[in-house]
Amino acid sequence: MIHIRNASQVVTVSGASAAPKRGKEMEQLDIIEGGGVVIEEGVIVFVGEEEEAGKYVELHGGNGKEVTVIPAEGKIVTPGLIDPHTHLVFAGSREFELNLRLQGASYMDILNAGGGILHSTLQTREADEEQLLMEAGKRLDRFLTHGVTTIEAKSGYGLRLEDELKQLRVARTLDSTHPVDVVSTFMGAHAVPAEYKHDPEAYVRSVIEDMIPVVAQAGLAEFCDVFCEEGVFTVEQSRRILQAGREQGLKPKIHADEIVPFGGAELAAEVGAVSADHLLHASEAGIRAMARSGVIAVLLPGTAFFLMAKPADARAMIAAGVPVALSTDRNPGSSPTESLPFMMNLACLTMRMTPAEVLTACTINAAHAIGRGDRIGSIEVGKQADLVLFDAPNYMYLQYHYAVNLVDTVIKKGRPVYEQSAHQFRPTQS
Ligand SMILES: N=CN[C@@H](CCC(=O)O)C(=O)O
Ligand SMILES: [Zn+2]
Repeated sequence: MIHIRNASQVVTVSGASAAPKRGKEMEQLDIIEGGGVVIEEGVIVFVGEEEEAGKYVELHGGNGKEVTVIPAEGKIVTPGLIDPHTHLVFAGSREFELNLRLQGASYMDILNAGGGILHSTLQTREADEEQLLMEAGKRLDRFLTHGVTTIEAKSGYGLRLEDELKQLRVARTLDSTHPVDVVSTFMGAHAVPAEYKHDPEAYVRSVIEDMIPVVAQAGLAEFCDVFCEEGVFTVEQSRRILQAGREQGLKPKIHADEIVPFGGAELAAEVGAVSADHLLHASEAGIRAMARSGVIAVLLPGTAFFLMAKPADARAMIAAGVPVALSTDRNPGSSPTESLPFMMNLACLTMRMTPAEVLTACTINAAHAIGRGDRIGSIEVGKQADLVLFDAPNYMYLQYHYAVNLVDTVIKKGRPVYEQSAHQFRPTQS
């Protein structure tokens, strides 16, 4: 039994396990001041005021049960953060592109010249599983130290069956060996590989006929994603790919309206996507359609920041009743960071989301964006005990003391898996 004792705030984000929070609901965090949480066998068994938590432990902690106390005075406890959109598994990095962009090249100029995603594809094809495991494992460690306990991870740097499968196997291995849970998405439609440059339609057929059935039958992915964008995959091609995925049991997600307005939000609503992601250029009609169909907007303020673009209109989406989630979009080109807390700062300061909306977006709404709202994303009895203690007196402080790591302790399935104090500098011995 673990007793997290006397936190200045337990931010439960409760009451939305069946459906994501929208509109004003996103402001409701259901905070317990001076709260305690009790965990048994990886599951939350009590959450409430500290006095009651103490009584619970006294009553149920007997019979030789060991009780580990985690003092949380002066700290807040939140649900483990969830990142619902990453490109975790790839080889190498693309820091040289930053100079090209500073000289005026756009993200799409670089991709059209055979760089960008295509560069990472060459590096990923050359890497074996061991190298990918090592590189992605390091990224996952960093996510964990930033309070992230579950992520989604997309393939999409193989762009041919054997290498897409290789990426997905690496994600599966990490899921079973690393404390952070990894939920997989097949994204063979991330770019048209160089060998299909003159016949993109043939590549779309290959994704639909050669890749999706194999990935689905191997049980290597839960979702299917597509980069629906001018110069990448058309709305019509994206629709066919997502429908083929759905027929094989892969739930649709879309990279939508990132670079130009392209009808991605509308397509997300039409196909009943679980989420539409990016949405920097989503139309008003597209936003309304997403609200009607219950599509979650996964917003990526770090990508806008790193590409020096205007971020998505989060306020319009929240006002329209679209449930909003947030993510790092961790990838080698447009968002090379594992700091979800910094994305939270950016969401607040560049998209004017309130600190409460931001926490909802990174917990329960992010859980729904990967089909896990019933198990994680809030601190409620019966839910998996994925929790973070932050060195902060209240939840608003997370958006105030910005761009530093305030994570104190991360608990995954009831087990402390990261403690900041273990990594503190010691005074030099004389
Ligand atoms: N825009 C498409 N895909 C990724 C970027 C991938 C890359 O540049 O390697 C994204 O979501 O931002
Ligand atoms: Zn992405």
